[in-house]
Amino acid sequence: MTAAAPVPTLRGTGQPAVHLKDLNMVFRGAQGDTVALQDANLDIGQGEFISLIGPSGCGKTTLLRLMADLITPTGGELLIGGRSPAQARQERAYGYVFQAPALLEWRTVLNNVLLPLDVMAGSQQKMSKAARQARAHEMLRLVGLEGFAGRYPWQLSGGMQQRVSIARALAFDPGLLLMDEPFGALDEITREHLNGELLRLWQETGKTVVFVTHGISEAVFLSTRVVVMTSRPGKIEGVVDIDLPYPRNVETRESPRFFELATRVRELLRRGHGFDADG
Ligand SMILES: Nc1ncnc2c1ncn2[C@@H]1O[C@H](COP(=O)(O)OP(=O)(O)OP(=O)(O)O)[C@@H](O)[C@H]1O
Repeated sequence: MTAAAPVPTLRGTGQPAVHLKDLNMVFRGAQGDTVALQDANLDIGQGEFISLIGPSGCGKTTLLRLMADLITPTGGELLIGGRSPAQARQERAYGYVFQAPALLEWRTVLNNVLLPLDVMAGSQQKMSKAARQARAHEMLRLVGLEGFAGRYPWQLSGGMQQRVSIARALAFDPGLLLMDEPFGALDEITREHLNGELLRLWQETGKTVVFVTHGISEAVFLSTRVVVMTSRPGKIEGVVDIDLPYPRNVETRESPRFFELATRVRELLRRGHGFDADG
């Protein structure tokens, strides 16, 4: 990979891509309340790649769902590019990639990527059929699947299916990509390959990415900053700046600096777990 190194923070000007101030999310239930997120503070610059890492139940998906306006915070402030999450959703300011690819088996790869654009075609924001097709092909090119437009999801590997769902999330050319453990179900080699592809795509497009993962290596390799979270209650324990140079590749993963940064993330995770001594 020889793409030019991006400026890792605040590529754009103006508002942060995401702004959290004392953000809280409490789920009320018959068995009692769950504090999924407590007093979270974070600003994500335009064009950053942020990973959220932490133990199961620490609120990673909750934070992503709040950003996507799928749930409403119980307290604090959350802005997406200076707008409310509801407004950002209306303007299709973000794309969301789920843990499972969630593709429609009876539609071809191209038609899966076209789906959100076809849905929009019925609204006021009209886009001609030719323009929609061109956009979908362009997104498939971005994820390296231009030769697979006519295939069906069941004819593709898990990694390829996940790439199709990334292409679909990019269909509206959103500035922000929210990704919830997109490679969690894949084997290590495929995941490392897709990490490289995602980094290339990020460099090529300049999007802001918020990426949920359980993988320390994955988080360090991909990110400009890693946000370490802890559970009960869900909180941001610390943020690690990742100053690894670009392009990042196989050697990056073997460098002493990579090891140091991974150790720093691991230490924060252990602190959050209360495993300070010898874990
Ligand atoms: N809709 C909901 N109703 C009630 N509780 C919820 C709801 N969604 C999440 N929770 C609770 O909020 C907490 C945070 O959940 P969340 O899914 O955000 O964690 P996570 O860090 O993404 O976990 P994982 O790594 O296992 O996906 C958990 O205790 C969970 O049980």
